[in-house]
Amino acid sequence: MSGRHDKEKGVNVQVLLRCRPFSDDELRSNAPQVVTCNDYQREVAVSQNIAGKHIDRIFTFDKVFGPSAQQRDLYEQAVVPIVNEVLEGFNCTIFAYGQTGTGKTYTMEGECKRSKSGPNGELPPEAGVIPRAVKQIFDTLESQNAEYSVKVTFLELYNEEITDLLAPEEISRVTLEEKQKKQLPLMEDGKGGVLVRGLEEEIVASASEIFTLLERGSAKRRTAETFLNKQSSRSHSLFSITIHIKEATPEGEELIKCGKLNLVDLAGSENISRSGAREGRAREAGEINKSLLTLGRVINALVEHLGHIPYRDSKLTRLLRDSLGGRTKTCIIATVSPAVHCLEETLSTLDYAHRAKNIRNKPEVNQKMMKSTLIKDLYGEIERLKAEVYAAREKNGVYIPKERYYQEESERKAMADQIEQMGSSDRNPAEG
Ligand SMILES: Nc1ncnc2c1ncn2[C@@H]1O[C@H](COP(=O)(O)OP(=O)(O)OP(=O)(O)O)[C@@H](O)[C@H]1O
Repeated sequence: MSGRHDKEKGVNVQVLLRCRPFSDDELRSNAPQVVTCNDYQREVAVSQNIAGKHIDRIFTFDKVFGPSAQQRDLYEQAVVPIVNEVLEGFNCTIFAYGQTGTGKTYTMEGECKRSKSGPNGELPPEAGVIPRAVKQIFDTLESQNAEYSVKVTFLELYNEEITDLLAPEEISRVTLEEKQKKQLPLMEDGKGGVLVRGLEEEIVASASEIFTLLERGSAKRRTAETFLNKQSSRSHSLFSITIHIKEATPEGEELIKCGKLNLVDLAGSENISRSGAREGRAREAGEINKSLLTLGRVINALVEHLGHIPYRDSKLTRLLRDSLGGRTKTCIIATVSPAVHCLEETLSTLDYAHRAKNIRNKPEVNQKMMKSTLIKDLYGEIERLKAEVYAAREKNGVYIPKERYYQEESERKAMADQIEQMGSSDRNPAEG
């Protein structure tokens, strides 16, 4: 895979298809099977009866995982190379897209409770992409004896509002009404990207720490579900891991390599496939998922090479702009059910995923930073935050709300910790 080639010509978004096994309910009701996978040929066939005629539609993807494919198979064949690229300094994104109940969360998270891990830290067979990626990242960094730092964020996007799934407990125990106030604003970062103001960035030192955070974040998602009817199927979650690795040039100069992995569990796609026919009524009922609709429009605009790509129309597409036609390497895992009662949605998912194969991104490895420049940037940021906090305290500047004050204090502390970590590794190079 030549870097220069990728940069000039671009690479297509990789699209995988996964079909889950029949559920117990479907087995009990003897639901007829309409989807057949040929993993080897990378093909999926869908049988339809149209006007008494039996018709098979066949779709080809970059990879196909039929009902018998295990979590490990999907990970080893599709995700290991992506995580290796993140460790090489690329930004990569994996989206799970499909109808509710087809296995998006199973694929992305699976069963990843620490209590179920094996004695040597090995993961349970049902662990999904996120815990496996975390394990691969730490195993690789540790085996390379590298000096590194890893930080994660975990957010949920529901009704165009961003909630922090890693926010401290006091914040998560608030009432629903208060929860609505806790939404975090999305802002331009001045470098052509966006940032979520006040999003908790946790610095983590081991895979097990991330598992604890994941459990906390996912539990928060589930708790909210009991309050907000069917929230899980209508909300998107975005788990991001950023890795900084120290490298030394032959001249002894210290450089920092940076890679980022975004793992996205999208809302159930049934919200959009129905919307075409009854958009007006569905919008009134609040059923339309603006982010998911805009994602579809952005994909169409990219595939049809339209001049205007409507990234700015939703938070999801603003957050993930670089993953769609940008410098990030992107993979979409489309999930479907094998049963007849999902036929319409299955065809819609397959059409959508097939179209997305035509998106071309221009992946570029992130530029390595001199360690001294990074530290200088971090100090600059601390000074800026300090000045804001001081102005607020003295009431001679712009007023900032209490919440933001605490957020910024914690951001400042996280940065100071990061600098401290770098400093201590300098003083004692033997420590990893
Ligand atoms: N490949 C698979 N193998 C075994 N079980 C699976 C598989 N995919 C999904 N399941 C099971 O099917 C059920 C629904 O899956 P899941 O909750 O992941 O769907 P989803 O697409 O994330 O739904 P939603 O959009 O509502 O969040 C779960 O009980 C899950 O364990």
